[in-house]
Amino acid sequence: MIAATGATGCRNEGRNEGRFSALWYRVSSLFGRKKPAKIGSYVSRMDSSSKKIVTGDAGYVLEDVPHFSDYIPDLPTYSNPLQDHPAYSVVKQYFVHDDDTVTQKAIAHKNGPRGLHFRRAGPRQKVYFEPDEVHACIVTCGGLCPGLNTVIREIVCGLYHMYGVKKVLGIDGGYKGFYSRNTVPLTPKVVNDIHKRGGTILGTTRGGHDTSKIVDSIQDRGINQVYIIGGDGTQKGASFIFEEIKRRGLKVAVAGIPKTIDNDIPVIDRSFGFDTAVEEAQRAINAAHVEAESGENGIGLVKVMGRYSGFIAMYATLASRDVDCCLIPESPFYLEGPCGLFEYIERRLKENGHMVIVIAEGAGQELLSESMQSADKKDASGNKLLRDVGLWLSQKIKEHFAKKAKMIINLKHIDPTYMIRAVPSNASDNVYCTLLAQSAVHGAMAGYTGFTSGLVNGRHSYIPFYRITEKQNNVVITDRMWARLLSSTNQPSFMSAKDVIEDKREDEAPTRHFDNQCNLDKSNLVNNEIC
Ligand SMILES: Nc1ncnc2c1ncn2[C@@H]1O[C@H](COP(=O)(O)OP(=O)(O)OP(=O)(O)O)[C@@H](O)[C@H]1O
Ligand SMILES: O=P(O)(O)OC[C@H]1O[C@](O)(CO)[C@@H](O)[C@@H]1O
Ligand SMILES: [Mg+2]
Repeated sequence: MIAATGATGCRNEGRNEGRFSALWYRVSSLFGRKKPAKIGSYVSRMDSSSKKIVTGDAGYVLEDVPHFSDYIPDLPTYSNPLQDHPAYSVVKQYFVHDDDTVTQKAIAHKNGPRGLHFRRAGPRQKVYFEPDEVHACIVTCGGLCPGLNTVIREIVCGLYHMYGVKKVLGIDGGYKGFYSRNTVPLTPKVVNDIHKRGGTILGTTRGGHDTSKIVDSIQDRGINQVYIIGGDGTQKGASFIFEEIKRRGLKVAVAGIPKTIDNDIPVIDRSFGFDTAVEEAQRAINAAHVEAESGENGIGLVKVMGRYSGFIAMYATLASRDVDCCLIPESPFYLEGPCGLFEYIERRLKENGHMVIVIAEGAGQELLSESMQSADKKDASGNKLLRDVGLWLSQKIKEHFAKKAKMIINLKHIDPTYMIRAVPSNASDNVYCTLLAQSAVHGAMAGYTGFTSGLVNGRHSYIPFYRITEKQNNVVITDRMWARLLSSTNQPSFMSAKDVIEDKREDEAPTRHFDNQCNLDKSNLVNNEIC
């Protein structure tokens, strides 16, 4: 038998409500039992990779998240203290029903399968922790993003005010802080004003993920709830931490909150801070437009973040209306020749006297590789370091107009990259961060673990780590949103008919594959799906 071990132990003094025992196949791969259980019209199974898949009628699939009861038997449960909370006691149906799930695909066909679902986030009637038993910690990893401090604040305040939890630690400086730095006690008083500041009060680092050292530290400190805020890399790291915790049989909840300014995390509608980033990018675009309009053949060139995904560039362009050309990593472009960028710039300057170009930092990297000899450098987390496309493109445009086109131009290059992510979150992101943090707290208190809290079709959900980490969210250039952008800027698509067909084929392949499992792929691209 597997017993909960380590500092948190497995306490048995409360009532065991036998929660979910009827519904869930509560066996982890540790027990080695994989027999599907038929429950009403649902069939629940855990496959070889410990995925919890529940199937139902008419092509219904639930990709569930792990729960303590999967690997620790007979844990006691307790009434949710929110039941007696003055703010919530009057709210009808405040608790989330066990059967509530959120559909991943908002668009349905009459005879199509019901498709993939995730567990709905929110408070449960029963919790798996008593308030004074909880010892939570929060860590932030990866690059900065507006809203990090709001998420930290709301985890602390949510634990304190909703669940009466008093012990919350901040881990200093990302994953490596678990084993090489000090911790910071966090109380509502300490975090009271932090949402008004950019950055993260906990500090953040790249690299340094050492699963066993991190889990040792969690165990040694007696931590039993771990809140991990970070991007795709961080969520991969979180999933290793969860697996190790499960392997050791610890009653420690691991909850991820997805953070990425690039909006490159799949499944979720958008990442927090993205709205703020787009808003902030507008300020740079406005400045570029003012400069361009005022000079002779003025060109404003703005470089924004977006390593592999051009969402900030695309949305900032669509929002601004002043942009004549948007270049993103997903859409290769070329400079010379018919329908190339130089030809378009010349035409636009002749027509309009000025133009604005927005470029995502990851765009055109293959062109830079051709013209610059440089070793492939990586950051501490293993992410490829990009060459400065803004600077490179500025030089190329200047050279072209001086030597070949023989036109006077006035190019102003604005690089607001770090300004965009260092600001505090705007009002809409602040609300979003609050709900993400509260969802994570409710999930951990209810005994869920190994999940990321995220917005799916406007509903807060618990998503298994593997779904978040298996691929990246990218702009699909054969989808409607990019077509809208092209029609608003009138820029060349830089694609031949052949490219479009090939791109569509590539795009369709994974969709066909996933179709059997409920059309997962395209519906990930919520940002491209708005009709
Ligand atoms: N494959 C992985 N396995 C384990 N840990 C990882 C992995 N990839 C990244 N990490 C760890 O996650 C942390 C953050 O990763 P990274 O620097 O890639 O940022 P991120 O979370 O992707 O955020 P962003 O890209 O938005 O800045 C680092 O400490 C890194 O060591
Ligand atoms: O310079 P840093 O801190 O490594 O961060 C840069 C990267 O972080 C991101 O903001 C998020 O991954 C990318 O857009 C960017 O390339
Ligand atoms: Mg990343």
